[in-house]
Amino acid sequence: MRYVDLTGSREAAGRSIRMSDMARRLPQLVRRSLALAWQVDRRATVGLLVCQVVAGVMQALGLVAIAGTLAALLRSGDVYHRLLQAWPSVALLAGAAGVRALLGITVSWLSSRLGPLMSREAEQMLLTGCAEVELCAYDDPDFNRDREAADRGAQVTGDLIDEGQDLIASSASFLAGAIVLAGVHWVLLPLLVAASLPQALAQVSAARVRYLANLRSNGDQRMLSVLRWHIYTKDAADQIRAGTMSAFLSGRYRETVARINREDRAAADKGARMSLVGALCGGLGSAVVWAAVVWLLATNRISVGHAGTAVFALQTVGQSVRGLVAVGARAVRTGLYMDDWSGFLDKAGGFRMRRGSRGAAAPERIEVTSVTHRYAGKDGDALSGVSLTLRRGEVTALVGFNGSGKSTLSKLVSGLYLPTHGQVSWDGVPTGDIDPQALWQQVALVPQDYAHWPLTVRENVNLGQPTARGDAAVREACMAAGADEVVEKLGSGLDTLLAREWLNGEELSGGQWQRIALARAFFRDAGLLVLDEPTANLDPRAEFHIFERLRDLARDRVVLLVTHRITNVAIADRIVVLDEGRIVQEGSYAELAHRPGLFQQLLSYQVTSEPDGGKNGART
Ligand SMILES: Nc1ncnc2c1ncn2[C@@H]1O[C@H](COP(=O)(O)OP(=O)(O)OP(=O)(O)O)[C@@H](O)[C@H]1O
Repeated sequence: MRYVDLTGSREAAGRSIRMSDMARRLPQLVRRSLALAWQVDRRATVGLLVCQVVAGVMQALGLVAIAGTLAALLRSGDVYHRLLQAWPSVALLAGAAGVRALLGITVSWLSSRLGPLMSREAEQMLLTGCAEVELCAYDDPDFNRDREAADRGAQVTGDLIDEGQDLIASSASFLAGAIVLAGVHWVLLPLLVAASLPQALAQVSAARVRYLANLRSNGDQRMLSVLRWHIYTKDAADQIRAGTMSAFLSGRYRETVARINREDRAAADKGARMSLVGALCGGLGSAVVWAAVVWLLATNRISVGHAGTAVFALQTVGQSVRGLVAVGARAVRTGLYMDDWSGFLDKAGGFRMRRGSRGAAAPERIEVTSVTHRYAGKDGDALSGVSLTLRRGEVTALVGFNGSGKSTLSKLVSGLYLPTHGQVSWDGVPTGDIDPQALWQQVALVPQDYAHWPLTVRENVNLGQPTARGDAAVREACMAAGADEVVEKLGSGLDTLLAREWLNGEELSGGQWQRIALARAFFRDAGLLVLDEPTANLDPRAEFHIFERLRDLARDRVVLLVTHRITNVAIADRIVVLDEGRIVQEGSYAELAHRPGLFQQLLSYQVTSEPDGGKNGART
């Protein structure tokens, strides 16, 4: 079994990247890294640039000083006189080296400040980007793959500052050396660049091989992080132990790691082979350059002093070319990851919300008209031809077997999904035309799997959006959901952190968490209340109070209730029975209970499965 991306389109795209594309990208990458650096810390960015320019100048001065020193030492005359003439150049050489050393320290200080800031900023931008996508994006494997690649890109963004700096430093030192070398004899420069080309090609190709290997194991990497989450965290810790799953999970982890390692090893081997060939060609090229120096000297085209300068300049330029090639290849690889990041941000993985801008007030009527909905990558429809009207002041219940489409319909009604065909409209306005933030201001949702936010009780209830009434409103909502009893027992009341993993954090039981989730919905001053299995974890007393409260809430709201507890739906004004994505029955509890059909069937299962025949739960 292998966790692969479905389409492989990204790998195909990665494969098609050529050396020329990469060369074109380099300046763009430097520009992008500078723009991000500018955004997070302008002073450090300017400081870095200034340091690099000054370091380049120092490098050139150093080489000029070497040339001066050699020229003075190699002149005729007595040693004392020659030393006297050489000392200003020696002093310049020492001064330039000292300043460069100081600048190096400053550069690494500023880079270490900027790098992490840039990565965090990139991560933050990714988080914002993800919050702007349609919910259906998460059902699309391509989106999840692209988001994963973008996440990797965000993490390596910080590296780009170091790589950018190294690139600038190597370029500055190359430029300084090249100017001096060209001064000695122009032929040396093109020879040196030509000699360095095979190495450059090999390094960049090796970087691309490593990037492609990483893309290939993208699906496996994603599965590793999911497995890690399940193995490390508390969520499934009890089930791993009770189900004696640890050996199985570790084995699956090891197998997945082994596959990634195989890919990495193959890429490393291929990369090393490429580098070896590049190095051999580079060695031959260097021999040609040195031979050229000897030839120039032998044919009196350059003096001994010039030849000495050429030796130093060649070393400097050779070193900087090697640096340029190595860091350039690294930067190209980082750039490919960053491309994933910025490409994802540009189009939010292709799922950026593009809805209308119309406002939304608490709805009077929500109309579902001939709605068909199909999830991405699915062969069948989750809902087909569903039409239904929900009204303010009414509780509508959705019932049906597992997978019949209840949750899907509730998400369409709340505008979380837009229908594939047909229309959901709030007071005549299609949900796709309404500004999503305005629409969701009017939605209070308790989904089946509600979030256990590692936040305080207060934040868990008000979702970080306090009202002018402050804690009084939070306490009221808690009371309505029966969560007040929970809060009373907590050490710090509303300030208690609901996460045991942290100091002074507390853990709640399943039912206590559900009360908090209900308090969230009751706190929200929203015109649509959607409750998906809201009492699955509640004890009978708490459940009774919730349903009692529901009638009050429905007075000025549209209420949609999804439940399997058939006896509870008696409180609903209208019951809609779904089967395989279609509405098969609609009516009041009394009507449906006496009409042959799916509802009666569901009711019979429930009544016979409850010890008291369901009498206690039923409120007719
Ligand atoms: N995110 C999703 N991506 C793909 N298919 C989905 C997704 N969510 C639901 N489905 C499919 O849509 C169909 C309807 O699912 P839905 O969750 O709406 O059913 P339900 O009636 O709420 O089920 P349950 O009673 O088990 O909660 C099912 O076949 C399910 O497999």
